[in-house]
Amino acid sequence: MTSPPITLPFAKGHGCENSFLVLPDPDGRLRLTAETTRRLTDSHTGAGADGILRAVRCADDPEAAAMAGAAEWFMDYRNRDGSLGAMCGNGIRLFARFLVDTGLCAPGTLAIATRAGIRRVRVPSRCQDLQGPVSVAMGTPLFPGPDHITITTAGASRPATHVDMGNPHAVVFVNDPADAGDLRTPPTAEPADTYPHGFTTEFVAVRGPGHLALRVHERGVGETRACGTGACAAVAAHRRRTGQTGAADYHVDLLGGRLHIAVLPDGDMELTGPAVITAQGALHLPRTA
Ligand SMILES: N[C@@H](CCC[C@H](N)C(=O)O)C(=O)O
Repeated sequence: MTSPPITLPFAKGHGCENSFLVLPDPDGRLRLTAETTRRLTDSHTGAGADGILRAVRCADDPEAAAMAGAAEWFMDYRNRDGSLGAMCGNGIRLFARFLVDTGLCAPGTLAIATRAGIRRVRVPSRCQDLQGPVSVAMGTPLFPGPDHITITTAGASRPATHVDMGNPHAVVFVNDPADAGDLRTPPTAEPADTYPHGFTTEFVAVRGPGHLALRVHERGVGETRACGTGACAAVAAHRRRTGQTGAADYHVDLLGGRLHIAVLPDGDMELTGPAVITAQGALHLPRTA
């Protein structure tokens, strides 16, 4: 006799076509392994996505319990390969849209806990059609160095800037994002110890004042249609390279659409873009998974 499968409620959605499965787990009962993550995010064995956002109350997750006084919900982010991630600019916007549209939170500004700390996300209203722009305060970019990094991909080596947006990025400037070539093989970095836990790479072209375009290779995923922390890292590296300071607005074009980044007078960045719920239902997992 075979056991019935485990049934998990889920939503699927995207931010600029960077896609995620949202798994509501309010009381922290779900044990999500790397293997289960890979199975669920694979389009053949699951619903397919770039990553998973498990929605658990901070008070009910040992990893986030210390943040329970400041945030109700913890975004437990998992990359498609099963690795844990700290921050996800598109994911956290979809996460907040999910909490608001399913009635778990009221519209307005939500404090959400992540492995990179607490982020404030603004969801202006509940949307009848489960979509609409969402903004997140991303904090101030850091430049951990070293000053000279080389990124090699598809046989070409180029200088890069190390930017920390709560997760590690290498920003490479190119004439056109297409110059990055085939991104099926992960880029490599020199010095090799720059990124002990891996990195996400942005290939960025300057299109005009306040206007960038990029392609991205994400740590733990591969090439994706968009990356929110990556778009912020690109703006940060561009401002550093050109000596820009003070408040300014930018838009960044990605394969999946456009993200807006406002740099505030204190240097903090606010990221805005679409957050769209595309499906809701139940996922089935064999008991052995
Ligand atoms: N797509 C995300 C970033 C997700 C995490 C990344 N893959 C990592 O491992 O740091 C975004 O929109 O920021």
